Amino acid sequence: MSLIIAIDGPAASGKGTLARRLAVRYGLRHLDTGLTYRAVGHALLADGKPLDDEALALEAARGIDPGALDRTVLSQHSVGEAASKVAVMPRVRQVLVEKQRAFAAAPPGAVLDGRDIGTVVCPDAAVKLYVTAGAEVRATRRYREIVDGGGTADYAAILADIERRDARDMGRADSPLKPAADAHLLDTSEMDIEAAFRAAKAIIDDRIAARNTL
Ligand SMILES: Nc1ncnc2c1ncn2[C@@H]1O[C@H](COP(=O)(O)OP(=O)(O)OP(=O)(O)O)[C@@H](O)[C@H]1O
Ligand SMILES: Nc1ccn([C@@H]2O[C@H](COP(=O)(O)O)[C@@H](O)[C@H]2O)c(=O)n1
Repeated sequence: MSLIIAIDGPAASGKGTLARRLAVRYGLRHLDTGLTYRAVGHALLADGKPLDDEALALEAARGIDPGALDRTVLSQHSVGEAASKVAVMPRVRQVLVEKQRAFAAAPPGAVLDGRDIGTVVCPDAAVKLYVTAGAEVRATRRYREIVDGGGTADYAAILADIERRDARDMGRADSPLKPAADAHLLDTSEMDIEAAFRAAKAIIDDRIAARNTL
């Protein structure tokens, strides 16, 4: 039976880290849906196009292949900001959601992480996790990620970016970031990566066991 695990949460909450590990653990494919929005923002930036033109963003969205996204290029800070701007556009979301659903539907199933997976993309997912942590904790993790990778970072600017993106993602009219009614909340503020993985795995194993007894 195909298994779909939906993971949502705000920026830098650790949902991607968890999603990658869970995909390996359960032998599933993984899609970081944020990369699809980033790819649209990046295409516009690369062509010097405005980020507020829905027709241009829609054209870029139609050309996105979820199976061929370059994380290294797309993970740049400026691309994340651009992504959250095009992500407010309903027609862009519609095109990307269809591609994400097609990815999720292929056997043996998949782990998808993003902002609207449990609420919109895969409302029938077998397991839904909403991963969160305090804004300062998330900013510190992002800061460490950049500095440990040899880069330079400004903690205050990272925190401001996280708060701005939270507000845009939670406040937009179409598919705002929020936990699905049947999502399991996982606040990792006081957990390291290993503890968060163990907590997520316990939730998923429980759900799988319950499904198998039906
Ligand atoms: N529980 C944790 N404890 C400490 N650090 C963590 C934890 N989870 C993730 N991290 C680290 O925090 C940073 C952000 O994690 P990650 O990229 O998984 O977040 P994300 O929610 O996918 O972010 P985004 O939405 O911006 O893509 C990474 O450097 C990751 O290694
Ligand atoms: N399902 C999703 C995933 C992402 N977004 C938007 O893209 C931005 C970048 O996402 P990251 O996970 O790579 O940080 C994010 O801020 C959202 O605006 C989305 O709307 N829906």
